[in-house]
Amino acid sequence: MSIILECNSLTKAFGKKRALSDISLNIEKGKIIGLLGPNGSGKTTFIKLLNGLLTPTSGEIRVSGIQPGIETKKIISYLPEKTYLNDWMRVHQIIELFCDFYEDFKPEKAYDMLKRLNINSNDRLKTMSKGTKEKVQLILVMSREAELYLLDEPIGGVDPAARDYILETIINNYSANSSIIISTHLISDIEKVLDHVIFIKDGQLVLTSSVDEIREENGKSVDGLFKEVFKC
Ligand SMILES: Nc1ncnc2c1ncn2[C@@H]1O[C@H](COP(=O)(O)OP(=O)(O)OP(=O)(O)O)[C@@H](O)[C@H]1O
Repeated sequence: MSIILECNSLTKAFGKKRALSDISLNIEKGKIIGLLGPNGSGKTTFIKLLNGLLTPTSGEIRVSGIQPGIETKKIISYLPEKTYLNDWMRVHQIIELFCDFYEDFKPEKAYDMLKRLNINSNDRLKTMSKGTKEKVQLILVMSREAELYLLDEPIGGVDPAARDYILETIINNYSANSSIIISTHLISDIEKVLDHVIFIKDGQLVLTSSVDEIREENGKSVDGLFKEVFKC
């Protein structure tokens, strides 16, 4: 069994605040994983630890057997919660930048997805709506041939009608050996593509399970179980 993600007693504190406490889990390669939890539960902190943008206070985290750092940047494609792109740039200029920056970036994939979503590569980001900007960023991230895609709230600004189409685009463009971790609140929209879910609450691991197990053992959808576990 080959493991994409391994955590052993992973803890991250900011001063006295424990954003993540004692998380231990293993996830196999080739899965689409939903990282789910209410506001402030530690999802972005977890993704930043995976990406090497934060370091653990204690415990261990490994991606494909390697501690996050320069080596894992080559195998992880990351969509942050907030945009980091210069919005005066045209989409095709950003594509050129990505080609220079990432060996595994496939421009033909990006142009194909842009076409399918009716986005003109000559447009500047700053002239686009929030939802269209999100689509462009997601396309750029998914046009790398990465081992692991980390998507922090990827479709929050996209209208519900386009969400399904975008999810399909993601699924059709990623190789079966890769893994995707998606943090989101939009569980009902996304659950049909998920293989595995991780629930976190107040920085603690509540559940790590395959979606099939949830449906078989609980007779519930992921959205239904989430609402039950996180009932206010
Ligand atoms: N740099 C920081 N300094 C202090 N506290 C922080 C810092 N970053 C995160 N936290 C705290 O850690 C906890 C987890 O935050 P995090 O952003 O990981 O949650 P989240 O699940 O991604 O939330 P949301 O769904 O609202 O985006 C929160 O209580 C937050 O206030």
